[in-house]
Amino acid sequence: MLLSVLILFVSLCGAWAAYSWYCLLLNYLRARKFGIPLRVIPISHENPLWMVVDKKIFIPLFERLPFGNGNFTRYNWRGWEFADKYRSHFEMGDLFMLVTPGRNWLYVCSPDILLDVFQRKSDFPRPLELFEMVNVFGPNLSTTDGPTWQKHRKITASCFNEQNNEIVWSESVVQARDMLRYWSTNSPVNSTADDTRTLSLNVLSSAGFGKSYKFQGHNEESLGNVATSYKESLQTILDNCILLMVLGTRLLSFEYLPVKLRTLYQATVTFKQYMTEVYENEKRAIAKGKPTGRNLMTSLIRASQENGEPGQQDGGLTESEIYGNIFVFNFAGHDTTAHTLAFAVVLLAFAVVLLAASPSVQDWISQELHCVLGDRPTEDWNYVHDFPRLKRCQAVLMETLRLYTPVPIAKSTGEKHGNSEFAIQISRYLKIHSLEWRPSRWINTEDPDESLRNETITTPQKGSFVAWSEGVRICPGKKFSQVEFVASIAGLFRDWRVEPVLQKGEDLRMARKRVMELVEKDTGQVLLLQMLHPERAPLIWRKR
Ligand code: HEM
Repeated sequence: MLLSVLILFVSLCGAWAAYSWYCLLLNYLRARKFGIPLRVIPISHENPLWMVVDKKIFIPLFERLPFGNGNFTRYNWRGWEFADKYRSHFEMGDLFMLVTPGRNWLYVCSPDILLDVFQRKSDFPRPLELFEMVNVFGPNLSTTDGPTWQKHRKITASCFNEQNNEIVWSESVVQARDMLRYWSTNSPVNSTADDTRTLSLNVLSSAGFGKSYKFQGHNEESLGNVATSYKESLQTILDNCILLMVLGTRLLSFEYLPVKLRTLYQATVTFKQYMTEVYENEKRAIAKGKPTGRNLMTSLIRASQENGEPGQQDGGLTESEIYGNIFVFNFAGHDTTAHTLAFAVVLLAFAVVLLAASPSVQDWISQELHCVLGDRPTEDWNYVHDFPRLKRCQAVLMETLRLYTPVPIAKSTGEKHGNSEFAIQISRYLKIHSLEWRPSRWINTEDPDESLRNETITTPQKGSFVAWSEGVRICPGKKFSQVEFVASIAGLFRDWRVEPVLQKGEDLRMARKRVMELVEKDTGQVLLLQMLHPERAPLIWRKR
């Protein structure tokens, strides 16, 4: 019996391998027609099963073998682009193709070609199958295309308005102030990434649902992993996105699964219940002519009702479409947001650690913060007045995004191209000039000695900086993330500075160098690009 099962298993694996390599051969023959440099990999780097074991088991194993430094170990894992930087384009030019058994990937790093791709939206649609997992709660902005996407975009656009940005600003300032209080009394801090995730989740919960949570540092948080509330359930969902993608909610609802999977399922149920509650309350409030606050959820319900009959092509969004979009805002605006979307939180963690290693940049932004905010208490900071003037803080965001772009952008040639279908990967390192993290490169100033007021932010050449994407599918949360990031950086760095903790035998200069190296070597693609072990860079906060 056991032998038969084994034979069956080996035969299935053999059949799968034979089929994959047949597909690889076909894809290779198609790719050759383009006449551009090719790199061939035997397993699709977007295969979910392979993604679970690629960098964890097989790639390091092969790297140790004497012949193990070829295309397989260089390209056959998700997130290879960050380690490779601009090297492949340097060797092969603006265009090259990665041939896989799944599909061919065209890597593009020319701003002109990219602009063309972004502008010709119907020729290069979004490869929707890559975003299937974001459909958990209903169709949304991220998982639709064509006229349905246009309807979603029109209705959701009205939610990302200045009133919402004001909420983002004030909540971020409060959260950053409390996070700083926690960090400064709990030094050394090795929970930077966890705490910035909490900050981001709390900002989203306030701007998304009108629900404010007090910041709780890593060690202050309640123990236990049962998804009992909206916040915990969302965190559980975001932490387990890949599992959710592989298994789907239907399979997860099966009773006899391990506790971890049942907790995940319970989290999806709790999150949905929470959304239903807010939805029903807001509908009742609108019917009474007394709509509640201006958060993303209530704005979405209102905008949807104003747009006419739900479900029609030119009407409002259905209940499940509203849930789908709210989830995608959380997903995109927090940290997993997968391949698709992004979160300021990862960047905040990067920036905080990078700033710890760069004292001159801290002084540079603190100078601006004192000039713009003076000694005013945080309650008096004002979005309309202060945010646009904090250009150096915005430059920190731009520079962090330039080197650590969290969201990969992919386009497809769509089915209409039949046999020649391929996907386009927007390369992260577009003609990169320097790998040095230097935010001041984003600031124009005629006279450096003159007042900071004359400084402006550099506008990059169109198509050469696409961290939030470009064209019609540009990230709708761009301003949201800028406001959150700048408010948080302001809250942290006006009166405080941060340093890496010294290890035995180190001086501060050596410690800063070590932290920089850690950021560089220990960064990888989980769902987004993120630091893999930020706890290895403990930090100390000191009052200026
Ligand atoms: C620094 C932070 C952020 C970055 C770098 C970023 C980047 C991006 C990128 C590159 C895309 C396009 C993805 C693609 O075409 O595959 C995107 C889409 C999107 N982002 Fe963001 N994002 C950020 C923050 C946010 C926030 C805070 C929200 C919401 C609260 C958000 C909501 C969305 C949504 C809904 C989409 C899908 C738009 C569509 O397809 O029409 N993002 N984002």
